[in-house]
Amino acid sequence: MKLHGNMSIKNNTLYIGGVSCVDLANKYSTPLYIFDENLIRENCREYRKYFKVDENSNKVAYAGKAFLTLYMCNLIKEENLCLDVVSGGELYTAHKANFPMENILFHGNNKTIDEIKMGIKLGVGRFVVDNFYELDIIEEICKENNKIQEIYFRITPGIEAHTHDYIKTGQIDSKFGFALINGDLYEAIEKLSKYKHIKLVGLHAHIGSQIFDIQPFIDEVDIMIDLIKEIKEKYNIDLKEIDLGGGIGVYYTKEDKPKTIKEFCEAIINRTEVKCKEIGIKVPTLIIEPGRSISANAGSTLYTIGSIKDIKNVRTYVSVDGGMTDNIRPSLYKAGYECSIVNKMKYEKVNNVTVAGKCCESGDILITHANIMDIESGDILITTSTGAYGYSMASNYNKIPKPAVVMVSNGKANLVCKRQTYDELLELELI
Ligand SMILES: Cc1ncc(COP(=O)(O)O)c(C=O)c1O
Ligand SMILES: N[C@@H](CCCC[NH3+])C(=O)O
Repeated sequence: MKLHGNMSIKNNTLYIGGVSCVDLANKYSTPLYIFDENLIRENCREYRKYFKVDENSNKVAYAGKAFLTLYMCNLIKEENLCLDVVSGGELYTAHKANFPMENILFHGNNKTIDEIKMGIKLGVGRFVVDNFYELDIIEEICKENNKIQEIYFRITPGIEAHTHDYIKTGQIDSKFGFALINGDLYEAIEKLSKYKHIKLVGLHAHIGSQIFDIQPFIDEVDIMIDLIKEIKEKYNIDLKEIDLGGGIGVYYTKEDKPKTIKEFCEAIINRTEVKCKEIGIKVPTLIIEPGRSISANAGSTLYTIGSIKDIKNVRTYVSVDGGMTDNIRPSLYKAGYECSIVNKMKYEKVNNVTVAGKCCESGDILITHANIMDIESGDILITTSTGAYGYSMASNYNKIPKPAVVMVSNGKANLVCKRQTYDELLELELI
């Protein structure tokens, strides 16, 4: 298992941020999400530095869908990043955390009327408009409230990124954005003159997630810059902002060979400068929306091992007290993870086992082939790199309560989300 960020081993025990994982499991129980706060902050700072936020006024918007809580909003605010939200719930979380609304980008392919009202009322900086329906509603609500809303158009650039089918978004056949191929984007721009309360300031695209190759991002830059020039020439509209979305891949297992934040940012910035020079336009303000690459490696999940079932010559199932309810990614995408036993970090006898969750689904398998040490019931197992799309995609299937979340740093643990109780599970139910 790779040690990420501020992980270390002392007396055969795994520590994160200077805190013993055994102590965390004892104090907060399991399943438990642990976030290495300093690693999140470090990632934010790398993005600010290499994406030239101060130097070029570029912007980095953390994609809240990866992992968003009040504490996380606050941390993102302290690190001076913008925030990408995709629902009324995420927007409400940001609002409750006093996140500056002008630094919010509001996404979504089917924002409801209530969500749009809420965004306009709260004063979000940019709506990333996905379709004609949304455009009409924004105009109507802004008119009623006598407001002008700045927007980007989300476009579908027709780029095939090499990643899981479910997390590709840039290809032509996509539910997201205005297609380039059928002329929808041009039609939307032509209609702008009838929208007196909407100001188009930029374009947005997002080509997918967990992408290792830089080339699709370079292609995206080229398409967006060409479009900016074309829109200026055809419609005399000056678009000064280009939002390239998120998508940079991270390490989950040995097969993953991610680029660093520095390599990724430099490649995008360099290509933008070269391309703008080539076609003779001013370099626009660039925006990116990283989610996974900020939070994934900073998060881990602790479980307690319960039953161990050895089916001779077939497989050993090691079951833990969580599973697809706290991390659906293995079941949904066949995503791979690494694991270890936090109280036995130096044992040599390795067993090949399958780590299973506790849900009533055969597909609730967290790791199909895990190499872990002398396992016994009661041991504490950690899966690493669960910080993105883990807690945020958690469910209450089988009426399993959501786990607690702690942030650790400099030898201290800070509970940021309490464990859900059985009574809370029933809170919305009526007899
Ligand atoms: C519009 C948009 N921006 C940003 C992201 C964040 O992507 P990632 O977590 O891969 O960086 C996503 C999710 O894929 C997205 O849909
Ligand atoms: N939830 C996905 C990523 C979706 C990205 C959102 N557009 C994952 O776990 O990888």
